[in-house]
Amino acid sequence: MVTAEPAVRLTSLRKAFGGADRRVTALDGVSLEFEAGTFTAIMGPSGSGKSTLLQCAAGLDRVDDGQVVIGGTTLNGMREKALTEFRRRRVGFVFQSFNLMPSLTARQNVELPLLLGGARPDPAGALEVLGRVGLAERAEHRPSELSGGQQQRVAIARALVTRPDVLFADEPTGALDSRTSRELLEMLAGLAGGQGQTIIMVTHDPVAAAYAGRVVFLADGRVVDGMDAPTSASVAARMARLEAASC
Ligand SMILES: Nc1ncnc2c1ncn2[C@@H]1O[C@H](COP(=O)(O)OP(=O)(O)OP(=O)(O)O)[C@@H](O)[C@H]1O
Repeated sequence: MVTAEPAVRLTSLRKAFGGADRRVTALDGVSLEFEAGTFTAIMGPSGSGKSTLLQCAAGLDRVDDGQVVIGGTTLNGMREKALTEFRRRRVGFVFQSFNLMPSLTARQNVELPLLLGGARPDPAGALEVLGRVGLAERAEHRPSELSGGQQQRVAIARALVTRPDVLFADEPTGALDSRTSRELLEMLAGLAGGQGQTIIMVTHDPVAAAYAGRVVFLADGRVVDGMDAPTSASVAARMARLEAASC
């Protein structure tokens, strides 16, 4: 039987910070696979390694040991220039802060990764992606003319415009109110379920995690549990046990 290559495969990732006297192990042998078109939340107590995992999986930081494979390409050993190019074309990233260029319109912000990649953007392409995040009508507005939720949608459209293998999101709803967060998370779930976009999201919020199809729990740099079809109550209960254990 031929099994499809997962969108992202992480094998035995290890990462430590600091010198010998102040060594902190952030990732202690993390192995995970993310199938194409799935939406996964990464949770765990503060300091459990969530952000480090996301940074290493996205090729923004290098692991000390282990292997990161995205869409069949192994990131380990890639030279800096090739890695930067790979990230630009194959990986999308959204953060809690939207990081939009204030002087550019929504459409121009979305076109930016294409321009940086040396392509001449097709305006219809940026409009199509803005349509996918429900913002086609606001294409010519500047960030200051958009709500926080709309700005984050522009940031997501910008991350998707290169049609990346995977979208990484670090607390994407952290700066939004609860109603706007729900709308954004529904949209992310739709991008995965309806449009086949692979999404990996770090969050502290059990309500946010419940929009994902799977939750992976980290503690002390290790994968300690996984949960399919999560609910906010089941995630909150698991987190409470992990947090009690880490005190
Ligand atoms: N640049 C760094 N230098 C030294 N230690 C670091 C660095 N980045 C992370 N760490 C340490 O690595 C461990 C994992 O950190 P990480 O930020 O990945 O955790 P996290 O689960 O994302 O935490 P939080 O939920 O608080 O954001 C922590 O002990 C942290 O202090």
